[in-house]
Amino acid sequence: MLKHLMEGSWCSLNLLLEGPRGTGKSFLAANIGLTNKFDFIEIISPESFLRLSDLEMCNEIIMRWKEAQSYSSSLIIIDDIEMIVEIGRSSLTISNAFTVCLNMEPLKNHKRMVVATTSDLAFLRSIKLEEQFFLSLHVPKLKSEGVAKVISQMFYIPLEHHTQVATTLAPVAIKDLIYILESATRKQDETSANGSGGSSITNIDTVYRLANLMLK
Ligand SMILES: Nc1ncnc2c1ncn2[C@@H]1O[C@H](COP(=O)(O)OP(=O)(O)OP(=O)(O)O)[C@@H](O)[C@H]1O
Repeated sequence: MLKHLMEGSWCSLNLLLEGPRGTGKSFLAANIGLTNKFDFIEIISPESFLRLSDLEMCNEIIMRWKEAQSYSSSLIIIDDIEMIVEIGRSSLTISNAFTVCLNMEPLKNHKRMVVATTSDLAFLRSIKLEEQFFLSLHVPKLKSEGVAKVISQMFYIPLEHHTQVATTLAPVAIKDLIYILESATRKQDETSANGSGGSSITNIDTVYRLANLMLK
């Protein structure tokens, strides 16, 4: 669907990626930047606003927006938009700044795409920010088929365990899954006599123990 959207003709496109924490929303946003040709990519994330007043935050958002507008095609990624709004003393003030920017007419012959990520759609809805986006795409936790795919592409687990590990761990955020499997790999390397550092997990109980700790 995203591919279809990207191939369409548009001059301004506001896209919201929403879903639980760690499901790969920022990864997907970055991937849109990497796999499409933009003259300029601006990343707006909560870290850069921590010490600013509300007025400074609004000015910063508008300044970055205008800079992006000066290129003929630009991608603006707003990572964890709900956190940026929450950093402000007045959430409404920051939310209004985003609303103004999201509705700013792109300059003539300018193509602007905005991709924002959030793990709190209900909050964005309550402050009427969700409705400023043309489209909102849900990024879910991985189901067992997705877990099995990550295992087979990124880790080595003996084939006979794939289905059981996948069904036991699902549904799971990709970030948690990778963390569990990397930790299991490290543990295995530590305990094996000649820890080779490869991605081979043969002690499946370790995976379940780590999953119990992480996902409860
Ligand atoms: N398709 C993917 N392939 C490999 N690794 C991925 C993929 N998607 C996400 N990851 C990894 O999972 C981790 C979490 O991804 P990301 O930060 O994009 O999630 P998020 O949904 O934006 O999280 P949050 O809601 O906490 O901001 C990252 O370390 C990223 O490298």
